[in-house]
Amino acid sequence: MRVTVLDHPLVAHKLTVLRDKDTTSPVFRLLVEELVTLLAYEATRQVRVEPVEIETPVTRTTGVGLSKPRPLVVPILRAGLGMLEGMTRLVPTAEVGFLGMARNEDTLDIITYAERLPDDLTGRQVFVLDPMLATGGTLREAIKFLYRRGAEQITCICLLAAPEGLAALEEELGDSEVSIVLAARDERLNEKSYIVPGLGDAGDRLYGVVD
Ligand SMILES: O=P(O)(O)OC[C@H]1O[C@H](OP(=O)(O)OP(=O)(O)O)[C@H](O)[C@@H]1O
Ligand SMILES: O=c1cc[nH]c(=O)[nH]1
Ligand SMILES: [Mg+2]
Repeated sequence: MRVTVLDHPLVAHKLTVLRDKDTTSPVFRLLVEELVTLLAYEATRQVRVEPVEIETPVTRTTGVGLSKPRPLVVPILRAGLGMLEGMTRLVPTAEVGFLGMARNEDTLDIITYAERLPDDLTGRQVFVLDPMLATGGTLREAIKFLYRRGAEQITCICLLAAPEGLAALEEELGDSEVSIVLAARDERLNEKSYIVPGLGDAGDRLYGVVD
């Protein structure tokens, strides 16, 4: 498992505004999109391309195009949905599949309540979007699910991760092909398994509180 934390002043600045409890939902949504576009630039470094012959106004030359099958982007509902626009802005021809998962806030068990993905992901490059990697339970379930379908290379784009969640994933997926790209590695989890300093409940800040 490879973890990359994007070290860039613009990322740090946007993240600071995102963390602020007084930042409103519309601004929060905009900042998430902008941050994801910056993270996606790093996360797609290994995206598969193939040679393409083109003619410029001056001469013939060989460039590159995205290989087929196209990369598959999988936002984890709800909060990951707020990252989709920022990702597809950078990779507009990517396919998109959906996983709906929620963490039971008392037991921390993960339930998968929705799934809309190709049955066969053999050989596919998959980009998973979820802003928060707390205990790591949600990403662990998502990654196992995608591997069972045949995914070959999985890259997770998250805004924040707790060291505890990264360690748990490392223990379970250590020698796999999974990459994780982050805007920040935070300090710790609190007694409710929220990330500290964090930004609160990402889904609620994007879309409002649900019971
Ligand atoms: O690493 P974990 O301990 O599993 O926690 C992280 C998960 O918690 C949040 O989702 P949540 O369950 O709140 O669902 P939501 O997006 O619908 O708010 C977040 O978006 C992650 O999916
Ligand atoms: O800090 C956290 C932990 C889990 N889910 C969130 O949205 N935020
Ligand atoms: Mg939530």
